[in-house]
Parts: sequence; structure tokens; C-alpha cells
Amino acid sequence: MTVTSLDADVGHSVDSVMPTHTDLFYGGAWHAPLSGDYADVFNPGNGARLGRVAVGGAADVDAAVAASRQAFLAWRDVAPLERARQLRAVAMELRKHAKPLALLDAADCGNPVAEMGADVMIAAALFEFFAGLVTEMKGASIPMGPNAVNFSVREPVGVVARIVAFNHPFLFAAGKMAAPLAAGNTIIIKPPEQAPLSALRLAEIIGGMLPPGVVSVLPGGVEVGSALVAHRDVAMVGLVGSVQTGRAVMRQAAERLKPVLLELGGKNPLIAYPDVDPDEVAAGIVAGMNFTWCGQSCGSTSRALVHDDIYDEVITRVVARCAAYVPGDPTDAATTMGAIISKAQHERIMGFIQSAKDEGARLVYGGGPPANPALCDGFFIEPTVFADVTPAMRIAQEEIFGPVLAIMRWSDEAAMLDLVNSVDYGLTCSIWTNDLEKAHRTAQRVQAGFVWVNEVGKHFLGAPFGGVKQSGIGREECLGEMLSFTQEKNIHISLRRVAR
Ligand SMILES: NC(=O)c1ccc[n+]([C@@H]2O[C@H](COP(=O)([O-])OP(=O)(O)OC[C@H]3O[C@@H](n4cnc5c(N)ncnc54)[C@H](O)[C@@H]3O)[C@@H](O)[C@H]2O)c1
Repeated sequence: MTVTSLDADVGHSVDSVMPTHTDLFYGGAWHAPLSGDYADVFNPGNGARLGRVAVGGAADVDAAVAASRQAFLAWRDVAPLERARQLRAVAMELRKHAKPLALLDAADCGNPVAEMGADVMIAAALFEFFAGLVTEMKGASIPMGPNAVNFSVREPVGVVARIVAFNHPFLFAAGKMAAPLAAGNTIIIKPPEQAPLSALRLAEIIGGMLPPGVVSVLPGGVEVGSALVAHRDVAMVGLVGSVQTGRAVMRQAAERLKPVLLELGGKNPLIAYPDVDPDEVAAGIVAGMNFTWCGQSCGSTSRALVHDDIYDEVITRVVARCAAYVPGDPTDAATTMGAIISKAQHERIMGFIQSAKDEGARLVYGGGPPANPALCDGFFIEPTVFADVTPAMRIAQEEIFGPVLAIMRWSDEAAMLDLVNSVDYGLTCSIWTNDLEKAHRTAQRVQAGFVWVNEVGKHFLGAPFGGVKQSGIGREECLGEMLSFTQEKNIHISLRRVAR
């Protein structure tokens, strides 16, 4: 541990918020990886080594799944309202640790500390939300006449594994536990290899609050993820990750006909009609990019399709608004834009920026690392905006997962909508217009799972979030997420005939 950043508002040093344990947590205890393998974890803001974390493998998965399966046999029978009580207690405990967890995530994943406290609060809200839904795991009865009772019940599926991405490490590690647990499943979290520390701290905080084996955290990379997907006793797998990984997980899950819940990537459009205030839509375009965490968000609206009538003015105002995002030390409470997760991802994003230049897009803001010499050891890129992007360019087609915005001009509505729907992705879409009918018609036509009108970026607890096409399968943050971790059983009871 070498980082000692301290800020009055943050109130802690990074050293003081590190997890004590860096092994695998299952069966209510910490276990060294059976292979003995550990990997270094780095701070993307300054390249410093934060510590060593266990790298799980197939043998660890065998042991963890056995403990989780054993715990399931008891957890599934805990009365729903008692499960809910325990989940609410977890939510309260998480809130108490919001500040240190935010700092830990900032140091480990590079997102600014000022924003990461909100991730802890959202995770706590997810625990409370699903705790409130435990009695909605309902079945139905079917009329069969006086001599039979026929009804269906919903049962938990068993051991659930959820494999998550690096961009919101704590929110995903904690928040993705809530729905499976509420439904009576046990849960194994596979945190991102780039930023596993807050998931380990999570296990330290809540591991003892639930019965042993109900919650497990298995750090590691593809090997541990893949072993979870393949395991006979893992009943269902959820993934937050790339399309490529989604395909690999689904292929492997198919070997055991295992259901999957996939939250994957996006190349999400923001559509600006000519009747909107250019400044308002410019604010939406910039907010939709999530520059705070360097655009590293599946829902980022990284393609802005702006009508010809307002195009130039919108660009001027987008450029002006980008100045609010200044890359800085993620652990400093004043920082408005953080670091890219890794050197590899930094290089990949710079490759996209070069491709846009080579293909003739017009760079109007940013375009590379900031000049600040204090940041030279971290992985930073300024907010980057290209105008006059055309459909065939790579930055118009591919998910960059970085702070690179592509602005495109349109005048023909039908051609614009064809362009919107021309990519393989279909996660979010943001529509800006004052014309109610146009808003509804466009919302119907776009191929996306989650659509905003005159809004962008926000999630609403209870509203189903998820993608169509290559952006995923299934919905989260809603009742449907909890029900997806259940299976239906129909029971038919023949009544003895009674003489009347
Ligand atoms: N739709 C959403 O809700 C959402 C949210 C955040 C991020 N994402 C997507 O995540 C991607 C960025 O994250 P990333 O680069 O960490 O993604 P990734 O797909 O490389 O990795 C995601 C997770 O999957 C694991 N993994 C990788 N290969 C695996 C395999 N074959 N079997 C089992 N597990 C495997 C990784 O170790 C990691 O924990 C982007 O595409 C982004 O859009 C989607």
C-alpha cells in the first residue's frame, strides 16, 4: 500500500479504507486460493500498487459452490419477511460505510470519490427495494372444478452467480446480490479483476450478517468466471460485461441449459429534433456521456444525432459545457472527471481517437491526455468530442467505453431513424423534442430497451433496465429481475370425492 491521499471532505486515507482480507470469501469464512495465486491491483489515478488479491480458480469454485448449495437448503426456507428484515439490515449497514467505500472504489477503479458515495446509496436502496418485494413472489391458481385444487408457486432457482464489470465495482457487487437473495437464492459474486477491493470490503461488512454460505465473493479473472458458469450446481448466471463475454457465457451456459441474465454494451443514440433549445440539448448531450467516469458506462449516449437547424449552435454549447469536466486525482473530493480503468483500455480509447482523425471527423474538444504533469502516472483522457462524424466511421459504430462523443448531423427523419437502428446494440436512447406526438412515435420506432424523452442517464428504481439486440437479455432494477431468479412449479391436488 503506497497511496496516502487525504481530503478533508473525504475524511479518510486510502490506507485506512482498504479491506483487511484479500482472499476468497465463502462458507462464512476467508480462504486462500487453492492454487496459491494472487494478482496485483493498481490505482488507475497514479499507477500505484494498491495490494495483492486472490485469483480464484475452478477448485475454489467447487468448494464455494458446495458451501453455497448447503446454505441454500436453509435460506430458501427462511420466511420471506424474515429474509426481508435481514436485507434491510444490510442496507442500513452499507449506508454507514458509504464514505470509506466511496474512497476505496475511487482509488481502485478511478471514478471520482465525490460520485462513488451515491453508488453505495443506490446499492442500499436496491436491498430495500427487493426486501419490499419478497411477498410478490406469487403464484396463481387455476379453477379445476370442486374436486381438485391446481396452483403454481414460484421457487428460488438455487445458487446464483453474478459476474460484474469494473465501472461501478461496489454498486454491481452489492446491488446485484439483492434480487437473488430476496427470492431465496444464495449468491456468489465474481468482482471485476481490475477493481475487486470494494467487493472484498463488502464481504467483510455483511458476510457475518447473513447465514454462512448465503453470500460469497470470489475474486479472479476469466478462469473463476468461466468455472462458475460451467458448474453443475450453479443454477443461473448474471453478467454485466461486454457483448463478447456475453456470448462466451451464454455458449457455456447452454451446455447445461442454464438461464442467463445479460447486461451488455451499448452504442446509444441521443436524438435532437430541431424544436428544442440548443443549450438544453447540449446539456443533455454532455450529461449523457457520463464524462465524470470517463464515459465508462453501458448507458452512455455516445452518438448524438443533431438536426441540421440547431447543429452548429449545439456544438458550440457542447464544447463550452465540456470545460466543467477536468481530469484529476479520483480520490480528491474536488475532482470532476476520473481516470480510465487501465493502461490497456487507455490505449484502446486512444486508438479510437486516432481512427476518428484518420477517417476525417472534426475534433472540437479534447483528443488526448490532459497537460497536467501531476497526472502523468495515471490513465487520463480529456472529454473528447468529434463533430461531422459519418455512419461508416468506427466511432459511429463501435462501443468505445471511454470519454469520446460522436456528433452526427441529420435532416431527413427516416434516414436518421435508420441510422439509429443500424448498429447491433440496443440498450438506451434519449430523445429531445417539445412535440409530444413526435416523442411517442420516435420512442416506438427506436430499437432500445430503455428510452428517455427530454431526459438522459437516469435510472428509476422499479423501471425495467436492460437491452435488446446484442445489448443483452433480461431486465434489472425491477420486479422482473427478482422473478427471473425463480422458477415456476405447478401443483395439482385431487380432492377426495365427498358425498353431499
Ligand atoms: N448493460 C449494463 O448494465 C452494463 C453495465 C456496465 C458495463 N457494461 C458493459 O461492460 C463492458 C465493460 O466491462 P469489462 O470490460 O469489464 O467487460 P468484460 O466482459 O471484459 O468483463 C466483465 C466480467 O466478466 C468476466 N469475464 C470475462 N470473460 C469471461 C468468461 N469467458 N466467462 C466468465 N466471465 C468472464 C470478467 O472477469 C469481468 O468480471 C462494456 O461492454 C459495458 O457496456 C454493461
